[in-house]
Amino acid sequence: MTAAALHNATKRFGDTVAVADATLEVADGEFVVLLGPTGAGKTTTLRLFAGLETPEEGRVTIAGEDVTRLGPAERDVAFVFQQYSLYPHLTVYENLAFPLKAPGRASGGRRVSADAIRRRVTEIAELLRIESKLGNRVTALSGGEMQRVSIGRALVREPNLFLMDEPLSSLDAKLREDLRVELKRIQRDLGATILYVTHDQLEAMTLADRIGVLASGRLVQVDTPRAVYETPADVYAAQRLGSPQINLVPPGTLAIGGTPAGAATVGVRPEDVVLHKGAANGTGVTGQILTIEHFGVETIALVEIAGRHVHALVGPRADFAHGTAVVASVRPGAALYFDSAGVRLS
Ligand SMILES: Nc1ncnc2c1ncn2[C@@H]1O[C@H](COP(=O)(O)OP(=O)(O)OP(=O)(O)O)[C@@H](O)[C@H]1O
Repeated sequence: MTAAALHNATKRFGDTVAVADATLEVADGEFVVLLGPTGAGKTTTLRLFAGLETPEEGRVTIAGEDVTRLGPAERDVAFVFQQYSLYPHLTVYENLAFPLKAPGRASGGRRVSADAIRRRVTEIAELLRIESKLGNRVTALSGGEMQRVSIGRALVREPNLFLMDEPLSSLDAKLREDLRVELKRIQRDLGATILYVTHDQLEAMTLADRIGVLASGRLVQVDTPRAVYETPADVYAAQRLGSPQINLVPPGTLAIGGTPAGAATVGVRPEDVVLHKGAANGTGVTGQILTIEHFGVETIALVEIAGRHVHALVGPRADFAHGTAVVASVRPGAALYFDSAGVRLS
């Protein structure tokens, strides 16, 4: 069932179209990630679901009900933002219990019993591994712990939809990774429905059931991470996932047969570029290694081919160095073709 949806929603700020004719359905229990660079319209899309913005055109539905004109408090949603929005004078326990004590729409306006509150807060604190901190003032916590409490404050309720705006971006790399893994586990355990905003492709790829790729207010593709990676709708979507980025070269550069009519750009992922030492053997093109970067699990070569730079994933024991002459070829069937407008042809 659809938990929440935008139907042809448009939101403008003066001349800026922040969200353009967006249609997006989030299914019950689904984790949908909105991915795009700064200014793409991610936060505005989230705020349309939250009721913090109202679309000029189109509708917003939650659990099948039209909520377009309802304010945030009248929608059954919970938010987590990048900045910790905690009550500094309260303990971790009190911060977590707070949403349950405020009789809002999520509790059906009913009061939750003290026993039920205690059970729920303890359960969520255990999920987030902060049960030993329940008695602490939130000001006595580390940044990572504070962000866990912020997430916990949303999770104690059981709304139709959780909205999360870059909740991990203020944390350092290690904590960010730990919390990312935990958030996915918790979402699975609770069967929660989450719409999550990030500009971090790693978060999008690891957390999302589906990714919505946003470009200048337009949703250019909504699909599984794998589908966006393997069959991107256009050049823009192709560039959002993958590190190093997909190689984009004019037809002919990598000498691939069977280029379809109308192809203006050929896209090849670094892992689909195969390098061999030595002279051309008929199927490949010659190039020269510019740099080799060893990242432990993988090694990336930057190759110059016909005056262009191409990234290739090479085996950890590949015997390449700056200046090595190589022959580059593309794995059969791996090339993606785009027309002059950047739209994928096949
Ligand atoms: N309150 C506002 N008033 C005017 N313009 C706004 C307002 N909010 C957003 N915008 C504009 O709408 C566009 C989309 O902004 P939005 O914040 O949704 O992008 P974003 O993808 O979330 O970016 P970021 O990653 O930087 O948060 C931008 O051009 C932004 O400047």
